[in-house]
Amino acid sequence: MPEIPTAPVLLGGEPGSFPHSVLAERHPAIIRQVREAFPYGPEQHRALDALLESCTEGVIEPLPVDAHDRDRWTAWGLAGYAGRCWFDVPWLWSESYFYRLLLEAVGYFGPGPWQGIDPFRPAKLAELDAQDTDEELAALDALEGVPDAERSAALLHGSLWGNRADLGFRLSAASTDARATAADATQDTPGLVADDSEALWSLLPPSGTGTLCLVADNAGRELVPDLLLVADLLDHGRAAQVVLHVKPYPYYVSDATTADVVDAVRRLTAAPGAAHGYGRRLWSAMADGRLTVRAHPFSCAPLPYAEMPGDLREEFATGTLTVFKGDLNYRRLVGDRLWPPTTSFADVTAYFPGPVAALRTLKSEVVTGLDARTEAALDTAEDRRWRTGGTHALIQVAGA
Ligand SMILES: O=P(O)(O)OC[C@@]1(O)O[C@H](CO)[C@@H](O)[C@@H]1O
Repeated sequence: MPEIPTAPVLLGGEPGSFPHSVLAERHPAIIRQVREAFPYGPEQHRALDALLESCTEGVIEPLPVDAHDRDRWTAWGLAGYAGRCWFDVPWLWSESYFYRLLLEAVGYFGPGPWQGIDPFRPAKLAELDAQDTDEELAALDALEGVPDAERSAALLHGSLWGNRADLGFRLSAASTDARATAADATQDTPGLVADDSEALWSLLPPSGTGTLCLVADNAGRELVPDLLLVADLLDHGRAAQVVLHVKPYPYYVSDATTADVVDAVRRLTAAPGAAHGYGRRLWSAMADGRLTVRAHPFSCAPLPYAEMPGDLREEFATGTLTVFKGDLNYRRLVGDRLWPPTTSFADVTAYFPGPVAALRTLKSEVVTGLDARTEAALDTAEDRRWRTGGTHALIQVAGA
């Protein structure tokens, strides 16, 4: 029997560590940002005050008795973690539960007038409306008439590097340099620390029969290039069907929900030039069922994908390829563990029921599948910053 590799699960308790800074600094900053974004009433302000106190100095509180998803969270571990310090439980779990309680505090789950109001929407919309987005869309005109393989590769890279458009990440990165570019990778270290793009293309041949499951990450300037890639794959027969997995409710600040998909497609259809055509084709693909949106509850679970429920496993099993976008999805795909970076990506994703790929910029310490030379070069040039700075990316494939 093959040996199943393992490594320590990331916790948030070590002062000075990246997970600790997310819990101790990023979460309070997110509460501040949300509070300033809406004219909330006194009840919501009180609930936000209580969450701030709990998540910095207190313990994990249970959900209200009438919460619609109390049983689900109990099954996801709440019974064992309630009453414990936020910093002492798995980092993935405490982060995820923080977002659940933040939505509770602002009345997102209702009942009441604030039900369904996404506390992160102003930030998401600002990004979608930004001039940078206009410029990115205008650049599509230059791809018209370019050979298929070249255009598809450009769109794949657009989707990959679009993963830096993460509004939660930028709250932390603001004091350093949130606008770092791929060129920041030093001459000795590659921007792409692993590149299995050939294997990825081999799983999506232009035969027109495959189903691609794309597990989306951020809305706005990540989702737009994801959708452009989807349109390209459908247009050129590399996928006959695409299932876009989004979050059932707002999460990790900018994670995409169905409402964000609608905003992104409308943004494209309203744009001039080639972007407009991509938007129209996506619209048609949604209308005729070639592109569907899925919002499975497990997409917001505080657990690794190895623990996914049977219905989701069956869905992924029918896909020709499942692509996981982004850092958090990567953490959940490989398990949120401090793997030695040379751990095999194929081994840690062996549980997955079909071919699987990760497209991700590196924004946490979780990484697998590097060769020893690349790891050594990165450590020498950047110490540990390459793991969390968002300036490096990877394309990894298993099960090809
Ligand atoms: O999934 P994404 O949007 O690429 O990144 C999410 C992220 O910003 O959030 C986590 C910390 O909160 C980190 O793992 C990661 O940097």
